[in-house]
Amino acid sequence: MSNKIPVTVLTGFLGSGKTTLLNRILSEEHGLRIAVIENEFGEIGIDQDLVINANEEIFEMNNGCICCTVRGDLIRILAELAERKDKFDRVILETTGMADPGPVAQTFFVDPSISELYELDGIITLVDAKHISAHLDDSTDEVMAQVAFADRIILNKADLVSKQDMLSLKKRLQDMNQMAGFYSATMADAPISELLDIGGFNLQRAMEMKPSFLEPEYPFEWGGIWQLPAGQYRFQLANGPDPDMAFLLSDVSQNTVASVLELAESVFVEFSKEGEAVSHQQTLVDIEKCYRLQLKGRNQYDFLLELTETTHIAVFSQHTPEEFEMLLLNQDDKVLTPIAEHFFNAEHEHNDAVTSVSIELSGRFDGDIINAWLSMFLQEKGADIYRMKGVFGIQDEEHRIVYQGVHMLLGAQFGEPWGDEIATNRMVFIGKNLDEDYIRFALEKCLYK
Ligand SMILES: Nc1nc2c(ncn2[C@@H]2O[C@H](COP(=O)(O)OP(=O)(O)OP(=O)(O)O)[C@@H](O)[C@H]2O)c(=O)[nH]1
Repeated sequence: MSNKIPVTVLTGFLGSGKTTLLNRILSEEHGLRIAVIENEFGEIGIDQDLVINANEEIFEMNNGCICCTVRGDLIRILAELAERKDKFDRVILETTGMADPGPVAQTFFVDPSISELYELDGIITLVDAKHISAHLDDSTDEVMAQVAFADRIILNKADLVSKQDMLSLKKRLQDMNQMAGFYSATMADAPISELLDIGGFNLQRAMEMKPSFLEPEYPFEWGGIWQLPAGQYRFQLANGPDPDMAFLLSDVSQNTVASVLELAESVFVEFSKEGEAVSHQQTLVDIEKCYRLQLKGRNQYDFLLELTETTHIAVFSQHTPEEFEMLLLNQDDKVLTPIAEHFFNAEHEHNDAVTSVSIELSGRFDGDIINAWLSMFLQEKGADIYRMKGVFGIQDEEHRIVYQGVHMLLGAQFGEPWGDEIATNRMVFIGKNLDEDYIRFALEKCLYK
């Protein structure tokens, strides 16, 4: 038997029941010590409050979607965890409902430092039997990938659909993935012994489905190298598809495409860090540091570079230079072309229409008013709201209120008491056409005066 640490990946569209399953696994008597990694789509971590067992170690990854920039974060967290490997027997990784599990699975095969220590035990996909059809009909790529890569598929929320509907859903999903084990469940009550120790993700099948499975994807689309004498330079950019673009400079010994490719592996972990925001006319001082170029409010932006000696400088940018009309100019305003460049495989795209709004407000809500507003908001916007969740306080109630919504279904329960803590309300909304200013304004009006 291998002595690698088994990792189970929980995936499934927003609100399908991943945290419910995680809680079941953590609360069951199985004697296993489990480390949990959470990746959330919203900026503020709510899931940590929804996971019940505080004895487990919970690592959160909130910076983005696990399938792109966060791959570096995942590698870092797994490496950190490995240093404490005497404290746990296995890892469960809950991905955001928006993630394609392919690149997550890939991490366990392509990154040598990870594949030495960990093995992917299996991918478990939770399916919200009531709502998935709409997402399959939209052909949401992430949902397709979640079903296609799964080793186990749990058709959850059996209580909300008829037996007949459940059967036809199962048939439909079996057409997409015949190898997975299927379970029909309510509150994710599938047999845990059949979910853990599956004994290995099926790499061969993944390769058959996606021949490029082992080709790494990167959080940058372009890398280029210039050979520059000492002097002053500026990167000039125009507006493009993103008002905030990740950008990194690196030193390189040779000016070939091969060295761009080699560097890519070492700098991509850096790309997963938050990065320092820099604006028009600021100087990029540090090498091997992720900057976030601020590209809004003007027509043209300059980012300065000063070199004291001749340098081969490599640049990695989140988007291609064409998208931002990016140029590198010297102090005589002469445009310099790179000696070598490479366009990276950043093929997967997100459904940009889906965004998240995270709100933090201190104080307590008026119970009646917040209740009425949440119901009204869901009535009006339910079709566009894939997910809402939050933890908040209401006047005259000593316990936290933990609420959850999936499309038009809304539920709430009591959480831990606030004690001496001042209540901070944290709420996340995920969906289409969300107006952050309006939501914030409305929630402020619900505070108890
Ligand atoms: N009726 C019903 N509700 C369920 C079932 N399973 C989970 N839920 C509820 O559905 C909501 C979402 O469940 P979660 O376990 O938080 O879903 P999730 O996949 O972790 O959600 P995200 O992390 O936001 O993507 C919660 O309110 C659950 O209580 C079920 O079988 N039936």
